[in-house]
Amino acid sequence: MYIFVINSGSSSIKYQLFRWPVEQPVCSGLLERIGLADATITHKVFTAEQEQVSQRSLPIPDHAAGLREVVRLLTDPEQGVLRDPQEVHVVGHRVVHGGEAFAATTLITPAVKAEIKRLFSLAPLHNPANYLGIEVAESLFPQARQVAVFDTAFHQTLPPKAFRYALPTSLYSEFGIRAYGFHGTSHQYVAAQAATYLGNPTAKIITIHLGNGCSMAAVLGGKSVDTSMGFGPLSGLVMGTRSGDLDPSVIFHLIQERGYEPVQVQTLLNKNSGMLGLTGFSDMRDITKALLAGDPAAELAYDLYAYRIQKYIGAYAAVLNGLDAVVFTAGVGENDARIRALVCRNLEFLGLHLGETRNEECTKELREINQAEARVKILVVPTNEELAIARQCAELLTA
Ligand SMILES: Nc1ncnc2c1ncn2[C@@H]1O[C@H](COP(=O)(O)OP(=O)(O)O)[C@@H](O)[C@H]1O
Ligand SMILES: CC(=O)OP(=O)(O)O
Ligand SMILES: [Mg+2]
Repeated sequence: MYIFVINSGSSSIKYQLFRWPVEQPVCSGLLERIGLADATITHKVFTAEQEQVSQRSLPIPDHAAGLREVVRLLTDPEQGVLRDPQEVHVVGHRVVHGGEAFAATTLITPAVKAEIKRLFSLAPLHNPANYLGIEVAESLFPQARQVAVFDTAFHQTLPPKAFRYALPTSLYSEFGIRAYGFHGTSHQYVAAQAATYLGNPTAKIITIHLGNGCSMAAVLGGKSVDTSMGFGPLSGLVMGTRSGDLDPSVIFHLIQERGYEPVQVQTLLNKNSGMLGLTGFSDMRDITKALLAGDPAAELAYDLYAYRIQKYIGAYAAVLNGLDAVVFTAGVGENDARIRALVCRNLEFLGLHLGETRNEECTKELREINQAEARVKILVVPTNEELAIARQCAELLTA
C-alpha cells in the first residue's frame, strides 16, 4: 500500500509518498518560499536505479496554489507516480496545533476537523494550511484514511512546572491556557536518531529545530521535558517572521498608546517580525546574501538569532542537569554553518567545542561537528518529519 504525507510549514509544503510497510519513498517534494516572488518546487522521483530531480520556479502565492501543483505533479499522465489515486490507502497530515484535545495521532473525522479549525487563531500560520491540506486530500483520495499527526503530541510529557504559566489556575482549568510546544515530530525524530548514534537511550539532549519556525527542546531519555514554544508557535526563538520571546507590555503599549487593533498585533508578531522585521528578509539565504554584502542590519539579526539560542542552551543544560549532545536540524540548522558557529561560540564551559572544518562540510547524513575529543557531541541530524508521520500513521492503523 501507499502512504502519502503532507507537511505544511509556514513557508513551505513538503510531501512524500511511501510504499508501505517497506518504508520506501516513491517520490518527495518541497515547495519553498511560498508567498515570496520566487517560490520554487523541487520534485524527486525515486526508482530502483536512480533519483530523478526536477526543479522550477513558479508563482505560489499561498498554500492552496501549492497543493494544487502537488496534485498535478502526482497525477500527471506522463511524469506522475500515481496511475490511480485509489492506490493511496492512508494520507498522513502534519497538524501543528492539537490543543488539549489531541495528545496522540488521530484518525480524522468531522469532529476532529472542527477542533483543528477551532484552533486556527492559536496557530494562524499553520492550522489553516493544515486544514486545507486535509480538505484537498479528502477530495483527491476519497477512499483513503486521513490521519492527523500533531506537532504538540511529543511535548505532552512536559511536567506541569514547565507547561504551566504563572497565571490564575482557572485560566488553565477552564480555557486550557498552558504551553503546548511544537515541532514535536521533528524533535522526537532527531532526538531518537541522536540517542541511537550515541548508543545511550537515557541521553541528555538539546534539539534545535531551525526552519522558518524555530524551537528547541530539552529531551531526557527520549522524552521532552521542556520546549521553547508555548501556547502557540510564537514564543521562544527568533524566527523567519515571528518575534519569539517578547515582554507582553509591548502588546499593551501598541494597543493602548499606538492605536493597534488586536488583529494587527497578531499579524505584526506572526508575519512581520523576526528576521523579516529586523532585515527585510525572512529567508535565511537572503539574509546571508545581505550579510555578505555588508548590511549591518543582517549582522545584528544573525547575532540576535544566535544569542537567543545560546540563552536557551544555557537554560536547558540546567533543566537537564548536564548535557550529552546538542542537535541542529531543519532548513537553517542543517545548512547554515555560520549560525551553528555563532551558537556554539563561548559555550566551551558547557563542553561545546565546535570542529570548524567539520562544521563547514555539507552532507545529507547525520554528522558530528564537534572537535574529535570533545565530551559533548554537536550533531547535525537531518529531520524527516514525513517519514516519522508515516510511521505514526502505520502504528495507529495496525494497533
Ligand atoms: N542551504 C541553505 N543555507 C541556509 N539556509 C537555508 C538553506 N536551505 C534552506 N535554508 C533555510 O531554511 C529555512 C526553511 O526551513 P524549513 O525547515 O524548510 O522551513 P519550514 O518547514 O518552517 O517552512 C529558510 O529560512 C531557508 O532560508
Ligand atoms: C510550528 C512551526 O513553526 O512550524 P514550521 O517551522 O514548519 O513553520
Ligand atoms: Mg517545518
